[in-house]
Amino acid sequence: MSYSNKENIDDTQILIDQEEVLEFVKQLKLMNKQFISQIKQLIREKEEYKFLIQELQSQLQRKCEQLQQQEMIIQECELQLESCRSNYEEQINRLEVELKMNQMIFQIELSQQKQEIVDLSDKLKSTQQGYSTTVATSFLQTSFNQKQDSLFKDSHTLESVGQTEGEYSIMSNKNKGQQKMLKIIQDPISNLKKQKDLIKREITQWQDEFLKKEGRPPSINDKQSISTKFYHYTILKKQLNDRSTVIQDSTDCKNIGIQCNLIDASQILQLQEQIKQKTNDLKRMSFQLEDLKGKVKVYCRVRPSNNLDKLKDCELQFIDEQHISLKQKIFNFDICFNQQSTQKDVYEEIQQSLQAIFHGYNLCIFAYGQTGSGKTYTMFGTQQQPGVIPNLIEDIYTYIKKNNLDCSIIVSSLEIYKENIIDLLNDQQSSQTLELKENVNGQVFVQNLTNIKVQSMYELMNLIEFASSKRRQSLTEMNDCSSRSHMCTQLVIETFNKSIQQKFISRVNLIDLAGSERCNKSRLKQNQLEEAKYINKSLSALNDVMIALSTKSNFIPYRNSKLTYLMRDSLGGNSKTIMIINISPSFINLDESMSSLQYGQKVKQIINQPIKNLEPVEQLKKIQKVCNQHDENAQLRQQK
Ligand SMILES: Nc1ncnc2c1ncn2[C@@H]1O[C@H](COP(=O)(O)OP(=O)(O)OP(=O)(O)O)[C@@H](O)[C@H]1O
Repeated sequence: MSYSNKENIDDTQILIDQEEVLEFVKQLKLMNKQFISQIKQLIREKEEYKFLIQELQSQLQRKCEQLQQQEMIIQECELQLESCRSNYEEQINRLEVELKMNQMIFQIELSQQKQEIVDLSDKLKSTQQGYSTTVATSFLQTSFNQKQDSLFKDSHTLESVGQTEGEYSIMSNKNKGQQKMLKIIQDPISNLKKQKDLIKREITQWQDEFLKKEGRPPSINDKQSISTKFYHYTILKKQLNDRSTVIQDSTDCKNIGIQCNLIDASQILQLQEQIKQKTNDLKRMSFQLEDLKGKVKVYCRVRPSNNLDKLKDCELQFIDEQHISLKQKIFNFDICFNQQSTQKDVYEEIQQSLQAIFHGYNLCIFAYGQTGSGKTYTMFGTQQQPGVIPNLIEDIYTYIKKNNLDCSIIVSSLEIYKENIIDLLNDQQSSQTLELKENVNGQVFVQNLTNIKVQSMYELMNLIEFASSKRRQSLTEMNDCSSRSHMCTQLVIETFNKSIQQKFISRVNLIDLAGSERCNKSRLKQNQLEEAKYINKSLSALNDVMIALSTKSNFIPYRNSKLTYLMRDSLGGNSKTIMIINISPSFINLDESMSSLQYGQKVKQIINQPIKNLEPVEQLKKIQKVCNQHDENAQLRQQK
């Protein structure tokens, strides 16, 4: 009984085993099928990527060609400008030389003539009155004689007219006419007589004076010499007039030259305007090119001085938009913002990356700099002067509305405080530390981090405000409100493009790093000292990663700190990355400013490989799951 029983049991066991084996084989087949379909999917993706890479390469090629063309145009413009400039200078030089020559000749002649005139006028002075009297007398005499002659002629004509008429009436007419004529003539004659008498008196007076002075009456020679001198004087006066005509001519010439130069100058201005425009085009294109190449963009911002700076400013000099110098060392960045630059100026340079977010590219913006250099101000700003984050959020929503996009946004926020990751959106477990993990796609994520799907811009802004209010901040010697942790806010934006039936997913990381600080300078308290130790350690790990990336080392020490591990995708990874180096202008911070600038220079050499995230990755599915859970929890809490 027991034996048969045993047999039955064994049979049953065998049957169960067979079933299990069959089930197992079935599962294996299923897995195999799944595996094959996954491989097919991967092959398809690979093809798509190949196509994308080709497209990007051809875009790059086109951009390079455009760039070359622009460069050629600029060179041409510069050549034209140069030739215009040299023409203009030549003309100016020639005109100046001519003018100088004319002026010199005129000066010499003028001084000679002046001397002669002085000599003459000396001599003239004594005899001028007598001479003018003589001349006037002879003139009056001549005109008197002329008038008399014409009187006789007229009366003769009248007489002859009377004779040809032969009648009394005509005679009376003749008499009347004669009388009238006589009246007309007699008036000026009497005037002339009066003048002649006056002149005669003057001549007598002059002769008396001459007699008194010279002791003899004036001879004919004296009169002649005066008239010769007067003649010379008239010639000199004429020459003087001629000279002023020459001067007038050369002034006209100069004016014409100046007009020509003005035309040239306007041409130069036009060309300069063109060059400016072309340079801007070139700048924009090189930006796009750098973007395509995946270069990390590095902006440098110097904050204005404040009363904590104590000492005078260090000698930071803005050479141009892209170059800044300190202690005679020149640093090159994508853009340099000076003390007068506004939040808007900074954001305008970041706005260019907005579109990429909706095409599946990851974006990382992070602020770096010593304590009190303006990182938090740049990233968050104030109510009146909003920084990068609020501006970007506003723009994201405007873009969605304008383009009528189907988007969903999920937000999470954390701080790394003393090498612990703390969820800033979970008020219940604020002190619980979280772990970093890698998903199947090799992406780093924070396990159990609160992810909230937001419904509006205001909700998102409020959540970020809430998160930053939870971040650890305290008063130090260097900053009234110093951040004691690194804060990372992540937006996962899922965009569904209806026209091409394609889904894009982007992760936007907005990081405000804690500032490096010298413990003795900041006069830190015990706890702050410990905080500073952790901050400096993680920043030094970040520095090591930068060095390894910029020297293209085979090993990049991402895992040396939580910060570098979290930022792995943004540094040398598949993200578009913008780094803002914040600098304090104070002389007291000169060494830190120098090391920040050197740091930024290293980051500028890093090249990422930004790629489009086309399909929802596993991480997103997980995030969505957690989101749903969060929503359910929230609903439950509300119901309670
Ligand atoms: N561009 C700017 N214009 C006006 N004020 C600024 C600017 N940058 C910074 N400030 C001011 O300087 C002070 C320090 O700035 P902030 O707190 O942003 O520095 P931080 O680099 O974040 O410092 P920490 O690393 O200690 O947190 C603040 O009072 C801030 O308002």
